[in-house]
Amino acid sequence: MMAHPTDRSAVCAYGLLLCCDLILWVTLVTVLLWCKGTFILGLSSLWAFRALSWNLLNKVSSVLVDQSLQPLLKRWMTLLCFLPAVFDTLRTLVSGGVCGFSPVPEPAMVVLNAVSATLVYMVWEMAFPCNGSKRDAKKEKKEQEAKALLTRVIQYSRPDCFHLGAAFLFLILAALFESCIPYYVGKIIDVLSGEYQHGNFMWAIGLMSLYSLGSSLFTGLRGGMFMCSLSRLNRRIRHMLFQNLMKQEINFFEENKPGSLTSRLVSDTDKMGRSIAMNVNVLLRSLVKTCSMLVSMLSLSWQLTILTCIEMPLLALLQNHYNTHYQKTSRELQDCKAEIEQVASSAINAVKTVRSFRAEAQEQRRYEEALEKKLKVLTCKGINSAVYLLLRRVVSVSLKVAMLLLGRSLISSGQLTSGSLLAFVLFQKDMVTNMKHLVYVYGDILNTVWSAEKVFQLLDRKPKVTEAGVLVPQKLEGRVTFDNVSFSYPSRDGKALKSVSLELSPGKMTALVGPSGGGKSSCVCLLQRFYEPQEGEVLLDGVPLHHYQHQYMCSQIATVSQDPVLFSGSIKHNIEYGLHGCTIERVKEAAKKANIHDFICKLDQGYDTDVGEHGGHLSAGQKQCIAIARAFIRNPKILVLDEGTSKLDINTQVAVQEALSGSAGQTLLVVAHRLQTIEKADHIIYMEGGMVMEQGTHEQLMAKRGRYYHLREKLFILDSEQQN
Ligand SMILES: Nc1ncnc2c1ncn2[C@@H]1O[C@H](COP(=O)(O)OP(=O)(O)OP(=O)(O)O)[C@@H](O)[C@H]1O
Repeated sequence: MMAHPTDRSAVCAYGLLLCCDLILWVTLVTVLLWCKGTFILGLSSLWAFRALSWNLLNKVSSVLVDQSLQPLLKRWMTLLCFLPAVFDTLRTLVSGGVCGFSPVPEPAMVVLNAVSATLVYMVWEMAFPCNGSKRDAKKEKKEQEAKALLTRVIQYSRPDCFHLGAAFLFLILAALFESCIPYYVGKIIDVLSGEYQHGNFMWAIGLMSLYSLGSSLFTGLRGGMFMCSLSRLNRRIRHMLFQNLMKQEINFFEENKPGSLTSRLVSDTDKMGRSIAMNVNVLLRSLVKTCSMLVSMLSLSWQLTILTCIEMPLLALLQNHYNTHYQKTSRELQDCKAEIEQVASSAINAVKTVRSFRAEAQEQRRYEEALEKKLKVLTCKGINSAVYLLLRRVVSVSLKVAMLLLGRSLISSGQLTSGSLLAFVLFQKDMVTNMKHLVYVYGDILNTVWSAEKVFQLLDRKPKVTEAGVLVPQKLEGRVTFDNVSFSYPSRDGKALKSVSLELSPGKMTALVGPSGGGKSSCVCLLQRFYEPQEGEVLLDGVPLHHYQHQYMCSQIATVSQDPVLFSGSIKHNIEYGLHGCTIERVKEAAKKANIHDFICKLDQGYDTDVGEHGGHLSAGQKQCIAIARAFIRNPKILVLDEGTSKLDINTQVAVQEALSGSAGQTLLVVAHRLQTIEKADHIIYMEGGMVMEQGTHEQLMAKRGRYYHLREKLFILDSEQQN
């Protein structure tokens, strides 16, 4: 395990190497003094000296210091050795003249170099920790995962490379133009405070306005391009996510609440794209601006530039603490939001049930508790951010005061004009913000990328049902066989069906009867392939169901349930749901068979009448009629009525029965509690406890005097009592 930069052994190693470096500087100065000007330290000699120092320090560290500290020390030694050479080279390029280390190193600059190298090293280590340093293995793994997620988000942005390329170009132009503005503001002040020359004044104002206009134009274009690529990315991800959601097995929707799924689909996708795009935008803008400003500031005053650079590590330390807390609360907040959405949507969707059970107060309490939880997290987040802002302000103001004092003494010594000081102050303000963004925005990208994790989890999820086959037979007889089928729901331990074997014959009506929980609806679910049996097989014309193409299966099997789901939209839309290019005549014909046509005609807007959310504008019986029409219009080979006529009045039931008997060759499965409805069935199967107990015709079962007989007796007595 590697050491941490602040470990005691690491601090001792820094001290040792720092002493060695000082000895090297002292030796160099002694040699220079001894040569009395016959040898001076030019830029190339400075680079050579620092390269030699780096080599020597490395040797010392490899001999005297523990191996575990080597990766940490390498970074620091590199900064310590090469910062002076980089600094003097930049100064020579920008302003020429005397530098800090050549021709003779200034002692103050040597000390300043050690301090700034250590501060820069701290920032570097915090922003991009060295792989070798001792870190939480869990944290490291998470970071790797975050990087992988980020790469994936970037890959998804590939189709928008044109928009992104244009956005980056505008971003660079905007940043360059913006960083020129303070320089010309300073020039204007100098012209005004010195001997006034109108030409110079107009020239400076003209250039400043030009750069301001250019910066605004390119900023606008950059924003537009980023928004455009972001919206495209969002649309693509949401489309893919929804597509994959629709493929999932039914159990997935039972395990995941609708509120949290819609939250992934809506807010997480949005957040993912927005936060990453924003951060990349900020990262690049800050990078370009920081570089161009650093050059401008060095050209104005290197002393003030160094002072400015000290602010950064201090702010970085604060930010690092704040970020850790921010990540934690952000995650908590996200969970709270999902919970609030879930509580509200479940109560609103089931408002009738809530009201009928007088559970309004209970639902209000649940909602209030969820809100309270969110409020607590928000308060904690607020306090933390207030403390952070205060400390940040204190650091900034202290350094600003120091900078102004130093600026004043530079002006008195003639090294700076007041206009340049103003320009520097303007640069400095922007510079600190940009450097801070630069260092931390990368970390922030890794943090915000976690919203992408949840989206990708859903995107990658493979449905846990065997993929549908490709079988599309020309002719289907419609014989359904349950061959020794055993099944338990994924969310339950016990078996819902135990070795069930039964057959549904074409052109016949088969009825499933029995007490509640007997397994009747489970059989229907398996027939629709909502679930897969653990043992045995469900066969259609002797072929397992999963061999058939999904679309084909849906066109051959239609189900009407006790509480059919209608979608908000017209009656026509609900009847022809899932069919393409259906004529109104076919819709009317199906509605007539379901005995609902007359009712629809009486409505003001006829077939265009909106049924409301979940068909809320219709009665339960009318909803069932529309669902029956929806099944009839498909002319399915296999029709399943799972208590599908239970809410119809007697006239409608008769009409539907007639329509059903008119469809020759259709396999009809009826699940019913009211035994009168199935007395005419060709075959009756009695199920209890997930097993087939009895089967035969009504007469055969009555003659047997078994469970069917007793159930019928019970229901008969109950019916007579109700009538009396
Ligand atoms: N989605 C589900 N998840 C877990 N268990 C379920 C689910 N649906 C039904 N069950 C369980 O499976 C068993 C069989 O239920 P099923 O709905 O098939 O009975 P049923 O005969 O149709 O009952 P009913 O006549 O009341 O509709 C029951 O014990 C039930 O609790």
